[in-house]
This record gives sequence, structure tokens and C-alpha cells, in this order.
Amino acid sequence: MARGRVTRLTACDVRFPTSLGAHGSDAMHTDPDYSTAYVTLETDAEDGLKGYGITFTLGKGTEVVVCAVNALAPHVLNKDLGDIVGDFRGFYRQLTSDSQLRWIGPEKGVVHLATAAILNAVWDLWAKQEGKDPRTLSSCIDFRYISDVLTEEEACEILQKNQAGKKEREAQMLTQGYPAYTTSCAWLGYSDDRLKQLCTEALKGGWTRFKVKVGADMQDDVRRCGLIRDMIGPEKTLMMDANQRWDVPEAVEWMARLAEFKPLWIEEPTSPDDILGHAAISRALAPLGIGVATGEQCHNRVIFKQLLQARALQFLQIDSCRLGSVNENLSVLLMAKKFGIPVCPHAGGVGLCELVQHLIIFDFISVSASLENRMCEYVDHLHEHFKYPVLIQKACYLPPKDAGYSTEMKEESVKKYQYPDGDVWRKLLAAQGK
Ligand SMILES: C[C@H](O)[C@@H](O)[C@@H](O)[C@H](O)C(=O)O
Ligand SMILES: [Mg+2]
Repeated sequence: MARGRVTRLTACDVRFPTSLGAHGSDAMHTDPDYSTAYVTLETDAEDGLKGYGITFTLGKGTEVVVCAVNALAPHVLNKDLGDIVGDFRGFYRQLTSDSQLRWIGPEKGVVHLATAAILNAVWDLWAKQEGKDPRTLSSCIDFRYISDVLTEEEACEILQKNQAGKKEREAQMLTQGYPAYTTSCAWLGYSDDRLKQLCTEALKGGWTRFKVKVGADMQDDVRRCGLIRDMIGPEKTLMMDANQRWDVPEAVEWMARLAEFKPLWIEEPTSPDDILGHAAISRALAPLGIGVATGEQCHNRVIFKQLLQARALQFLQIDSCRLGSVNENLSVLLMAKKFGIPVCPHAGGVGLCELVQHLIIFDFISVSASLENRMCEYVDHLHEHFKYPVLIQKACYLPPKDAGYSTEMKEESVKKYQYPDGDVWRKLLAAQGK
């Protein structure tokens, strides 16, 4: 039984000055400061357990997400955790349907990021208290707007069917882990020397799958992609990420030029809202053997539904902090299974690897039951600020063993990086004369 009444909700603006090293930079986000709106839930239960939730932001604007979390707080405060998770679908619907706040969404943008942060904290707390079965899991999903492609019965059927072989898949995860790829070598703002050095290290570390940022300048892309392909050789996997830089025809032309470097996919070639544009790009690039990947800025399950219906993507990238937490991610994993599209989650940022490892390992054990064409992103930053950081072994995620959603940050990190009063920011802002 879930225990306790929610007595307190706090939200902190925590920012890491990653832009100083060009970490995380791409063709559209040239100076991200990886940040999070960090939510803590407390209850009056005697176990003293707390739930921690994050969402991912790039610096400025985190204060807006914190504000939205506070605006949603009355839906959570004074509620029994048992009542929340006892009708999780209803609670999800309540949070996403606040009749005034939904005007500044609905189920997208700041208000949805805030929803994700709160719900991630609820899942963390609940997961620390107890385990879940297929019926409970499907009862957490809001099937509104997706029942034309996935019903509750179908969801239960998928989960139930995969009870067979679950033990073997669990054992496989515990020994081998879930395959990962690295994005850490080739951020757009890194010099060629840096790229070479990081690539050499990654190869030594056993990495076999690499992602490179493209899209700002063709000559740069040709040089950098050539450099990486030479270093990793013809057999290893290369992915490219344009972060929404192009129009549809431009995406096709640009990728035709980069096809010689044999990318497995082009990620976010154009606006994340352009479903038919993604479908057109998918069709044009299929003869070149290049797939389209997208999802890190996909608003919600409805857009994923349409991307799947329109055959607009060949790799689906869920995001643990943009969708409405585990609830909405579950619905997308199940739809992807139904359409036979592999899920390769977006990760990195602050804590995205920590959270998404739970979802993707669950996907393998209980939904997809396959590793074909599947891998999870890994980025080598900011794990030291988490109490239960991810464990990578031979380029694979090892399953997390601590109860919860791995969302809890170290107290001293939150204090030090809190914006604008933490030590790190006080110094940086003073140095900038602010
Ligand atoms: C601004 C961020 O670092 C993005 O560039 C990053 O999430 C990226 O798209 C990725 O796929 O890892
Ligand atoms: Mg990306």
C-alpha cells in the first residue's frame, strides 16, 4: 500500500554552467547550461521517504518551470499518496486538465515540463514503497486521444504476453546491461582536436556507437563526419543530429551529401511539430539507408501517435522529462511496440540517463522484448550530482538496483548550483559583473 499524505512540495532552480565548455551544444542550442526544475515531495508517513522529480531545461526559463510547478502544487498538496496512485490515470488527467492552466498548454511546453517534474517525484516516491504489475501499470495511462490506436485491453495484452520470458530478459539485463551509444565526443562547439581526443578515449572505453551534431555548416559537417567515420571505421554505428535546423527539402539535400558517412539515422531534421515533413524526409532518405529519429521535443503521446501513424520516423526517442512522466512514456512505449518501431530514448542533460534507464530496461523486459535496432543515449556529464548515478559497463547501462526513479540529487550539489544564490552562480555572476 502506498503511504502518507503529501505535506510539502518544493521546487528549486538548479543550473550547471555547461556552456562554459560548449558541452551539450548543437546547431540550434549553442550555449546550453544544463539545468533542472528539481521537485521534492514530502509526506507525513513514518517511513520519512521523499520523492524527487526533475525535468530538463537549458538555463534561462528554469524559473518559469519552477513557477509552473508551484501553480500545479495545489493538485498534489494534502493528497494521500494512496489516492493518487490508486487512481493514477485520474490524477494524471487532473494535473493535465486544470481548467485554467491547460490554456497555457495543453499537455505541452512549460506546463507539461512542470507536470513531468511533479509526476517524476510521485513515481520516485511510489517506487520506493512498492512494486507494480501489468494491470496497475496500464491503469496509470491516460488513453484519452490515443484509444484509436491503443486501447487499455491491448496494452494489458502486450504486458501480459511478455510475462513469458521475463525472468530470462531480467537476467540478461543484469549480466549484460542495455546497449548504449555516446553523444559525448561530438558536440557542435567542440574543436576537431577535442573531438579526436574524445573519440580515441571512447573507442578505448569500448564504445561502438557514436552520435555527431550536424546542421550548422555543410563544410564543417563533411569534415567532422569524415573525421569520426575514419576514426571509428566502417563497421561501427554513426548517428547524426541536426536539432531541427533544416526545412524539409534542405534536410533531404543535406543528408544526401552526408550519406557517404553512412549514418544510421538523422535526428530531428526539421521542426519537431512537422509530422508530414518527417514522413517526407523518411521516404526520401529510405533509399539511402538513412532512418529518421525524433522525439526529444515531441510534446506528448498525441504527436507520437501521429508520427507513428504517418510512418514519419524509424527510431522513436522518448524523453523521460518532457512527456508526462512514466504514465505518458508507458503509453508511447506500448504504441511503438504496436507499430513495430524501436525506441531509442533521448538522454543526457541533467539526470535524463538516470531516469530513462528505468524506462528502457522496462521496455525490453516487458514491452518490446527485443534489442534489435535499439540503444539508449548516454552522455558523460553531471552524474556526480546524483545520489544513485547510472552505471555503465562495456557501453551498456547496468540496471539500477536502488528503489525509486534515481531522481534524487546530492544535497550539496543542489545547494551549490541553485540559481542565482548557490556558490557557483554567485561567483560566476559576480565575475560577469551581474
Ligand atoms: C541542447 C542539448 O544538449 C541537445 O543538443 C541534446 O539533448 C541532443 O539533442 C541529444 O540528442 O542529446
Ligand atoms: Mg538530439
